[in-house]
Amino acid sequence: MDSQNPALQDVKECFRQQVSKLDLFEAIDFISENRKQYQYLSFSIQIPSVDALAVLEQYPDKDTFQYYWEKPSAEFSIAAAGSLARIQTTGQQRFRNASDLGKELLNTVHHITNLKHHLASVHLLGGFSFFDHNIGKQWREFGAGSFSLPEWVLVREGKFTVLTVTKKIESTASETDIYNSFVDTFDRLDRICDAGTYHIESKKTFTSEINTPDTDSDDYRKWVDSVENATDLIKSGEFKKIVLARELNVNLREPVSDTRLLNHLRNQYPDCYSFLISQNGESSFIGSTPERLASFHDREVLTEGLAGSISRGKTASEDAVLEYELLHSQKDLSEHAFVLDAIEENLQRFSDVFEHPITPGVKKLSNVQHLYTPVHARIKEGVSRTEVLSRLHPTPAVGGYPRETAMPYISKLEHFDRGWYAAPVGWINANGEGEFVVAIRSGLIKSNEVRFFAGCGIVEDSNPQKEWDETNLKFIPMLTALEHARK
Ligand SMILES: C=C(O[C@@H]1C=C(C(=O)O)C=C[C@H]1O)C(=O)O
Repeated sequence: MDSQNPALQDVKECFRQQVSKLDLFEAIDFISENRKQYQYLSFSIQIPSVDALAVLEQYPDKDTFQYYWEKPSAEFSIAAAGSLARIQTTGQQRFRNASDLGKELLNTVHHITNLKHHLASVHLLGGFSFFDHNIGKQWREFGAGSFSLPEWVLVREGKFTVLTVTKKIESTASETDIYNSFVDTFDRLDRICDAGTYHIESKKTFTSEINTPDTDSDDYRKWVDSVENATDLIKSGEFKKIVLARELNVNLREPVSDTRLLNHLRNQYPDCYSFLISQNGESSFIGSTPERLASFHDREVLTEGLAGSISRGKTASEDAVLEYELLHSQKDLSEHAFVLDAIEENLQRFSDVFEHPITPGVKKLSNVQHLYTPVHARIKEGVSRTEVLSRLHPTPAVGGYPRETAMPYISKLEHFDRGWYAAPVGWINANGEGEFVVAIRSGLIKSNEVRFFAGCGIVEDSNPQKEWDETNLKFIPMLTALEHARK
């Protein structure tokens, strides 16, 4: 295989240049000889830089699996579609089962590339629900744990873009048929990667009104009740912290475009991870979260404590005062300390390194600022990434402390189904890399029905009205994106 400058070529040409017919026939022969192990053939090639979100937006098959991930400040994005195989797990062992099934699945893929880039690999994309099971109607297609092997995945890091196409190889197909089907797919992708041919939908006027409940509403009364119940339980010693969340339901007159929402989110929140998962086009779970659950690179793990919140100031001085207040607020510092303690307790057995700055810093987003402590760990030999995820999730930033006593109260005190809200969403690849976020600042979009989620940590001296205001602050990113996403 020889690779030429991809900037000068289209996607189909890149494939022809980087994968010869001979390479492909050899790969097919290899699979035929090792039928027991291999079922899938996968190629990674370098292509000219494209905007991954535009590619997903232009992808015509909207009723298949779709996935998007971007952290603009890291110049990193992933777009993918089509599901060749899907791992689904549920129950207490769902993380471990996903790990076992994931490894099995990856072992059945024969992957070919001439690239040395770490992202030229086979990726599995998906996540888990917040709770072990009990997925309600709204979240049915998401399940309690779900990872897809996509038909194509485009990963862009800086100026380097890798396109990986995978196909199931039927024993009855001829070498030429298989070659042609790869050419067909690259041809289709060629069109959606060529901005010169893009179809741009015009924005229609949006007539729906978005009314958020005020303090005279039933929602507010229920919220006050829940927070008071929680603080009573904390005072009686049942647990020390619990995170309670709200669902904001918006019924629109017109359907709303998920990629438009996402485009706004990624532009407004470049330090956050913007994500989209749609299992079959029925509904999309999207969000722009500031919170990393864990990123993996070999045995190195980066996780973080993100808890304790205050609004942003309108002037530099007001902002500095608010930051100072946050850094000196005993209530917020204790909310934050629970998270770090729990991360340490949960990683202790699995990691021989646990390092973080002595005092929290502040992460500033455009609507809110949080106490933030990055944590570096190194997992012991043989510990799987999913094992680490299962230990970390849910941290007391979205669950409670102690976890075992606080968790059962979440569904008792909240009035909606969390589904995948505040749960681990992300990707892993066959090179031992992966990244998972905590899916907050998120919403579930189903045509013209939209549900947004926002929560906050409740400790002994929490005040229901202040916590209500904090959740309202956290709804702002999704509500503003909605304003901009009118189809
Ligand atoms: C639960 C949410 O946010 C979490 C709770 C925070 C807090 O209580 O201060 C801060 C950041 C997040 O860890 C949410 O945004 O829905």
